[in-house]
Amino acid sequence: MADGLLPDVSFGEDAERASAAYDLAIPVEKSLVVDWDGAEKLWKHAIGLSGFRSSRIIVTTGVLAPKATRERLVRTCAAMGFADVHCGVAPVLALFGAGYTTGCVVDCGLESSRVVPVYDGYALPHAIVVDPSLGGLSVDAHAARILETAGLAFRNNEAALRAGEVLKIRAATVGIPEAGTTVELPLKCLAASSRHRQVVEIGVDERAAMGETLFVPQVANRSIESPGLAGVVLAAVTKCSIDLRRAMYEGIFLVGGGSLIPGLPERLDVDLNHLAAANVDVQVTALENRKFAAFLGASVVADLPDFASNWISREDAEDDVALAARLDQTSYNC
Ligand SMILES: Nc1ncnc2c1ncn2[C@@H]1O[C@H](COP(=O)(O)OP(=O)(O)OP(=O)(O)O)[C@@H](O)[C@H]1O
Repeated sequence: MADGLLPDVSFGEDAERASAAYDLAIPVEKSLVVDWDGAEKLWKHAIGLSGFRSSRIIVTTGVLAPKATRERLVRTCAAMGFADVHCGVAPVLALFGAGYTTGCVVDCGLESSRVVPVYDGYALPHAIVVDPSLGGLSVDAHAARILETAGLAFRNNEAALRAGEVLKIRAATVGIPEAGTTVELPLKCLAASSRHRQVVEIGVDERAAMGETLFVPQVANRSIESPGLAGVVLAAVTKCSIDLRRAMYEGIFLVGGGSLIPGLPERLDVDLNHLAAANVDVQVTALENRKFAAFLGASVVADLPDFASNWISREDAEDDVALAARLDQTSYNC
C-alpha cells in the first residue's frame, strides 16, 4: 500500500527503494501465474518500458503449463491491444533460434531445470522432465551456506540467497578451476557486513562445490532424490521412442542462465557420453548467447512466412471456443 506521494503500484528498483511503503507481490511462482492481477500490471509496465507497442507478441509459459493458463495469457495480451498473439514453448523457440527443429533442449532456469525433447518442431510432452532441485536457486542456497560457513551473517533468507547468487555468478565452476584460483569478493558486493574483514575468500573446492550441486545434488543435501543434470537428460531421452533417442543424444542444446557456469557444458558432455550407449556420440551444443536463446528464437521465427499460421488473432482470442481450438493447433508447435 502506498502513501499519498507514491504511485499505487511500483516495480523493480523503484519499489525496492520505497519497500517500506508497499506490500511485496510476486505474481509468478514456480513458472505459474499465481496473481493474475499483479502479473497483468507487471506486463503492462514492462511492455510500456520497452518503448513500443508492436502489433504482435510472442509469449511463453512454463513447459507444462495448463491450457487455462495459456488461454488467459493470450486473452490478456489481446486485451492489452496486440492484434496477434502466439503462445509458445520457450525451449522449442530456443531450438529454432539455433536453426534446428529436432533436438533435446536442456534449459537451466531459476526455479528448475527442464529437459524438453523436440521432434520436427513439436515438443514431446510425455518425455519432458522438470527437476526443481536443479534450478539456479538451489545453487544460490548452497553458495549462501558457503558464505555463512565463512562467517558471514545475513538479515534473512532472501538476503542470503541474493548474496549466494552474486557468489555463484562470480565464482562458481563445474570441476576444479584450471587456474586453481581462490576468489576474493568485496563484502560490499555481497551486501553483508563484517566488522573484521573487507573481503571474503572462496577457495577452489568451494567454487567447484557450487557447480557440483547441479550434477550431484546430494552434495548440497543428502535427502534430495534428483539424479542430477545428466541423469534427468537420460530420463527424458529414455522416455522418447527408441528410434528418436540417437537424434536426441546427438542434438543436446543447453540454454538458460543457469547453464552459464564455466565447465558445465563439458561436464554434461562427459557424463552423458558415459551414460549413453557406446555407439552413440553425444553432442552438447552451448551457444554463447544461450541465456537469451528463447528470445532470440522468437525474434527469428516471428518474421518467417511459414510461422503465419501460428498467430492467434485478437478476434479469436476474444472468443472462448475459437481460442481453445487455436491453442490446440499451436500448443506444442512453433
Ligand atoms: N553468469 C551466470 N552464471 C551462473 N548463473 C547465472 C548467470 N547468469 C544468470 N544465471 C542464473 O540463471 C538463472 C536464471 O536463468 P533464466 O533467466 O534462463 O531463468 P528462467 O527461465 O527465467 O527461470 P524459471 O523459468 O525457472 O523461472 C538464475 O538462477 C541466475 O542466477
